[in-house]
Amino acid sequence: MKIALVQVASPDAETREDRIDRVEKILRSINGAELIVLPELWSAGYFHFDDYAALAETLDGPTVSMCSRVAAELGVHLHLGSIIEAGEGGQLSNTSILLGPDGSVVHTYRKIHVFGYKSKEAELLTAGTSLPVAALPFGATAGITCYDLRFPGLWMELSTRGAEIVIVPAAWPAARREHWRLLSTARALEHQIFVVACNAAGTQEGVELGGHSRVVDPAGKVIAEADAGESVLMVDIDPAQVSTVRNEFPVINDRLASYQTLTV
Ligand SMILES: NC(=O)CCC(=O)C(=O)O
Repeated sequence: MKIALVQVASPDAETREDRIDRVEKILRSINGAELIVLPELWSAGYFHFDDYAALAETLDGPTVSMCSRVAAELGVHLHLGSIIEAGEGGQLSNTSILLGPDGSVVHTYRKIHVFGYKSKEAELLTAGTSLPVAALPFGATAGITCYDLRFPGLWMELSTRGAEIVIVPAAWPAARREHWRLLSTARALEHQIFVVACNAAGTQEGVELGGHSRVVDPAGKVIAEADAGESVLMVDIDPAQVSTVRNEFPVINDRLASYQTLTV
């Protein structure tokens, strides 16, 4: 199964409409991928906090519409990263969406851990409250977002719910790139799953993004990693490797359902 990680920048001087047009051309240049992944809030720009309200959109807005059209025309699953979703009552969410090969929405996730460190996301956006796992042709697939990478309890629940491939769109700064690399590898290894982590590139509002999008296999091997700049990283995975690795080294079978029952 071929996956394309589209690591793009969101320059301050570029409008959302121009960026959507530019990314559409990149998407249409990709051949042979069954799954395409984009970074967190790429069309608005994660660090463009002052524009969040103005660039909030619904599921029939410009970003989803373009991605849905491309997914259907290419016949691919397309994880569009995430958008600033305009919800009911004026609530805004960091909403990631996976589109099927007919362009329809097959998975939606609203970021649970909204980020507040040198970031206005936690102030401006409402945290999600659900953690869906979708049964797809290439395996049980979930999507979480960027900062969610840091929370082991969330990953334990993803594993308990049967996730085999976890897609992680991100806008992760270069200042903490080594955390990005360590955590994405650790999550794949500890849960014997694929982690498909697509980060942003470039600079936004003076913050350098870390790039280094990567795919880690269920044995914790980094099977592909981009550099820091804009790129399309093509990776071939075998979804059956999840069961192969788990049969060879059944560590998950030894995991306690809860550790809270242990005496002190
Ligand atoms: N967009 C984000 O959630 C940034 C997370 C981050 O920079 C970190 O966890 O470090």
